[in-house]
Parts: sequence; structure tokens; C-alpha cells
Amino acid sequence: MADISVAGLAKHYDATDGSTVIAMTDVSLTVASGEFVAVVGASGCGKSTLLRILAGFERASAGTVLVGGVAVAGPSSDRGVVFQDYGLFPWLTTRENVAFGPRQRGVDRKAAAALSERFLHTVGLAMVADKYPGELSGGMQQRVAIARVLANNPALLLMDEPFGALDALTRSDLQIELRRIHRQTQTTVLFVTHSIEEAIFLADRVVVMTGGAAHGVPGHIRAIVPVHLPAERDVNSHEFNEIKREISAMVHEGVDYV
Ligand SMILES: Nc1ncnc2c1ncn2[C@@H]1O[C@H](COP(=O)(O)OP(=O)(O)OP(=O)(O)O)[C@@H](O)[C@H]1O
Repeated sequence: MADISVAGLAKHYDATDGSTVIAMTDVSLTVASGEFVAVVGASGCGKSTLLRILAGFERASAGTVLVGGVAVAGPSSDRGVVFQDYGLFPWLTTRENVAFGPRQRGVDRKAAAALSERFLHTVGLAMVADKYPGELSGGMQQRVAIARVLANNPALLLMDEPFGALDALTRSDLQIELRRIHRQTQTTVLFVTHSIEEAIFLADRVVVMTGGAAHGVPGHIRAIVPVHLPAERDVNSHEFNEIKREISAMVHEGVDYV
């Protein structure tokens, strides 16, 4: 488990025409150890950029980014990342995919196999351990991707639209599963999604980002909304829909539709 502390974060890109794109400015956010925080916002507001900087895939142009009190200087297995495309190795079995990270970190074969077994169990896939990714459904592959990251015992789980490519039923199953896994592991989670409903269903707090280069204002945090709902969440409840309306209004203000 690790806390996140982001202060005064800005990110500029050099565009191909020689101009500078200011993707985001003045993003400050603290996430407590073990907390589940979702990030929502219209396309281009900087959600993925924030996640990539926390993952260490990109460097901030300004500001400080601390995970567990340590400045992020590059990728680390301590910060597990799950993307929309599962990114599994097609030539390895499910079991080998999950054991891969621990083996890379020097864990011996037997202990890595035990870790693989354990986390495939966690995501309910022990029965397909010897199958290859190509033999699994999209939902199963995403479960393997989550097991693979958990096998590294990350202090922080960074998820970028992980369920975006899945059908509605599988997506809902995986949301329930992720909440269960989070309760079990207490790993800090930062979860980027386009779905306001998914964010409210999963998170303790929802970070609402607005702006973005396409809107003439750099991406920034508009609000951080606490989700005071019971652990078992009912997407049809009045309280759930009140929060959804509030966040939806913030996401859509300032967005021009053509
Ligand atoms: N490598 C890059 N070079 C130039 N501009 C970039 C680059 N990566 C991102 N941007 C710009 O930075 C801004 C933020 O992009 P980002 O991908 O973080 O947005 P997002 O909120 O995740 O969008 P989406 O919801 O569509 O995935 C956008 O305006 C984008 O065009």
C-alpha cells in the first residue's frame, strides 16, 4: 500500500508543428494508502497523462509526484498498470503470464508458480491456468491481466479504462470482482474511466477533470467528489443517481458538442 501526493503538476507536449500543447496545469491530488480513487472527465482532459506520469512512463513538465513518499523517476513493478488492451504474452500460458513478473524479479520458479496459482484463484481463473490468452474471452484475459499485476504485490494499482473493451455484463461482473479484490488486498487504486457510473460504483472518491487542449484551457481538476454510499452499491438508488447527476453536470459544462 502506498499513498499518492501530486502537487502543482503540469504537462506540456511539443506538437509536430513546433507549438507547445499544454495538456494539464496545476493538478494537485492526495490519495491515502488503501483508498480507491476514480478519475473521470471528457476526452482530452488529461486523465491518461496523469496516470502515465504516476506510472513513470512520462515525466511531468512541472510539479512533484510522490508515491509512498518517494519521487516517481520511472516505471516500477511496485506500481502495477492495467490498460484497456490486456497486454498478455500470447506465447505464454495463463499460469506463465502471471508468474512472469515474479520470475523477472528473481522469485524462484516454485514460489512464482505458487504466486501465480494464488492470484489466478483470486480472479476466479484457476481452471484455465494452462490455456493460452488466445483461448480466453476478453473478460477472462482482463482478469489474467489483473492477476498478473497483483502477483507483483504492487503498492499502487493504476488502471486506465481497463473494462472499456468489455460487454456490459462482463464489465459489471469485473467491477464487482475488483471491489472484492480491493477489499481483500487494500491496495491503493487510481482508476481512469469514461463512465461516471463505473467511477461511482467503484470509488471512495471521484476526481472530475475538465478542460484539455481541444477546449482552449489546459486540463485541470474541477472537483473531487466523495462517494458516501454503502459498500454494496445500488446503481438504481436515488443517492447513487444524485451523485451521478452532480458529476455529469461538471463533466459536461464547458464541453462544446458539434
Ligand atoms: N504524445 C503527445 N503529444 C502531444 N500531445 C499529446 C500527447 N499525449 C497526449 N497529448 C495531448 O494531451 C491532452 C491530454 O491527453 P490524455 O490522453 O491524457 O487525455 P484523456 O483525458 O486521457 O483522453 P481520453 O479520454 O480521450 O483518453 C490531449 O489534448 C492530447 O491531445
